[in-house]
Amino acid sequence: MNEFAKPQAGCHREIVRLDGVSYAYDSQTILSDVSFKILERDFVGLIGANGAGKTTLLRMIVGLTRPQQGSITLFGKPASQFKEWNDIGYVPQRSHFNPLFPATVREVVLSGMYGRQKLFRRLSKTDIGRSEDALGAMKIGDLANKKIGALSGGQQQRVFLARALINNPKLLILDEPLTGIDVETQQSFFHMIKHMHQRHNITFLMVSHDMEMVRSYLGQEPKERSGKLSFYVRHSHDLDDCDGTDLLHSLRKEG
Ligand SMILES: Nc1ncnc2c1ncn2[C@@H]1O[C@H](COP(=O)(O)OP(=O)(O)OP(=O)(O)O)[C@@H](O)[C@H]1O
Repeated sequence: MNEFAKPQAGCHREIVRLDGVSYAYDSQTILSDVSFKILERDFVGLIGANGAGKTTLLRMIVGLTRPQQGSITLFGKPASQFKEWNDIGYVPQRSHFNPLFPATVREVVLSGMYGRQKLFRRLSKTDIGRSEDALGAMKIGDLANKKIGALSGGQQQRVFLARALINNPKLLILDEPLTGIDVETQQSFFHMIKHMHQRHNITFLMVSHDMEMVRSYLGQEPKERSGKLSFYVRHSHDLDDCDGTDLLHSLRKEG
């Protein structure tokens, strides 16, 4: 049994481990020998200049790109053997989304469930119930039948977060979630994810350009630097109980 799978191993188990990860596009080296650990309940802010390789690093952690050198371990397993992808929620940069995509909010949220095994399955009542919970938790139930492209940036961001939350992930990865939305919406969004970090057993990895918000929560100095990347970290000790909660149900209950 690996360390992560041991019961009662505490709340500080390694969720992600990067060992000497390198990546180049053609001959341009983007990431060179990056090593870093994310522990359960950490909130990691990943900061770096444009083109520093932040998105490439996130894509490697969610299994969309393979490191050319080095290794990635997820929940104690080599990434190549890792299968529990529903434990990782990923919200890519919104700028990569085509606003003409012809789907409703509910359809976008439900598509978070079409993991590899569910792609061709009919949706069960439970699936529909979970999508309603995700919509309710993000307070976008009233937008369920609207076309995603018709929403504001902040509303779209809530839809993508609901999509990522539908499987009750243990790790949430957000790529610049605050970009392109107005300051007030940014603050309420950041408040919401801080709440999820402090009150629920959920671990975050977030790329952000907003240093003020990152520093206000994660401290003035990065825990580690690697090349052009800086990793700011805050660990949550707020919960005594190590067990995860069903995030959607509890968020909804809290209103
Ligand atoms: N598929 C690709 N083919 C070639 N070069 C790429 C590809 N994807 C990214 N790059 C280049 O690699 C570099 C790192 O890209 P990446 O998107 O990982 O950086 P980033 O830190 O997320 O940047 P940004 O803050 O601009 O989003 C950039 O110079 C980018 O142009």
